[in-house]
Amino acid sequence: MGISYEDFLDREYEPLASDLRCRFSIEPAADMSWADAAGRVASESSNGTWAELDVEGSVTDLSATAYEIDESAGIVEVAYPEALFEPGSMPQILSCIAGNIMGMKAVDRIRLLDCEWPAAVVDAFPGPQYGSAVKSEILDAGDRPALATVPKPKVGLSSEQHAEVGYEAWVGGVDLLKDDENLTDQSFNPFEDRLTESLAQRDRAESETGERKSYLLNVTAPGGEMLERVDLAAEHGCEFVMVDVVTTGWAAVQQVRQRCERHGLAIHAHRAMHAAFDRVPSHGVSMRVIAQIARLCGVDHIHTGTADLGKLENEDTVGINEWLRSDRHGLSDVLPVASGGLHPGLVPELLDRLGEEIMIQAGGGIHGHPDGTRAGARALRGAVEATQDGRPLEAASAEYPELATAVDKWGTATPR
Ligand SMILES: O=C(O)[C@H](O)COP(=O)(O)O
Ligand SMILES: [Mg+2]
Repeated sequence: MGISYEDFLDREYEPLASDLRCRFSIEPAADMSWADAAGRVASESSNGTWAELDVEGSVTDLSATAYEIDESAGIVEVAYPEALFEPGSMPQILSCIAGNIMGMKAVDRIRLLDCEWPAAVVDAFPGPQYGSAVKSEILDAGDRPALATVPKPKVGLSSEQHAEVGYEAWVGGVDLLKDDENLTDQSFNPFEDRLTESLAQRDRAESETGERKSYLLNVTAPGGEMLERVDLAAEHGCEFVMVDVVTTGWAAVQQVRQRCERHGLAIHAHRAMHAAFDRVPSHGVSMRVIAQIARLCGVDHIHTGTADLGKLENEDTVGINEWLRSDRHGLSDVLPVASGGLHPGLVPELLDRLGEEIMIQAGGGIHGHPDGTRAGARALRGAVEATQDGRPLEAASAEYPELATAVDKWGTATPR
């Protein structure tokens, strides 16, 4: 029996509940009809190719089906049989739905916009250990946003300086100290020195404030080394680790998730490099899908943007956050992290747009405070308290003069 890419198109097909359904935007190549382009997408991402093939047996049971084409919207929907996928392997799934098709000439542009994950696929993944429960199970954030800061300059401080900044921020009112995405194990700030110094300052800040404080230690590293760093974090008493999930890759994230299960460690996902393929609206993989992948692989929090209030371009932060909280075959939820260019003056608008079930991360918006890190942390904490009490920021300036100073300096402006 011969199959060609036309066999991967069936507008009458009704997807099965067990199918993985993917929504793509495409721009067919000039010499390709929409039908042919849709067939090629389904073919190349499952088990076909450009040439006609002579096949025997049930190999077509693994073929994807392009079942909907909306030319005016530029949308193609493709259904994938669950048997195509290796259970629990995110790399293999992405090699199907976001692999060769991203570069094939049959389309000028293609973007994976959204996935509808069936239980058959989801059940093979662990999902998050804690999710938003970190706020009450590990921290004392309760019903307010969890607050985090990352020392700035992002790299260059010594381990001692890094830990001292952490102490100032913790006693100023943040819950979490975070390593920056490119701080790992460099000569000026060795991993284990930073770990021990920061935890010592954490213990000091906890005893002074009476609040639980924690540290998002960046364990990003080549394979086995990263797992050793997870073990070290656990040995020293960390409650979290941080991973740059895009630069390490999803197989590595899955390994870290397995290791963190053993230690009861929560995972903070930084998404550095995501914009390499989700910023251009007509091509790549959407941040929505990246967030879905991260939830299945089992991160507890992930950066999803600031609803355009910060320094970084964002796509649909509100919609992505809603998905991360939605019920997906029993998966734990994920706590969205708003970060990038935030400062106390932006808190009212940020909470109005994203709600309070988030983590707010501010680096420059704390350490750039005219009166230093501790004042910056107090200003952020005061801005959250005032906003949750329904008071304007000015009304909190008596209790939090540091907040008034921050608002004088930055107002409610969105930085570039
Ligand atoms: O890693 C991050 O989230 C950013 O470095 C935040 O830094 P900023 O608050 O100074 O933009
Ligand atoms: Mg950063």
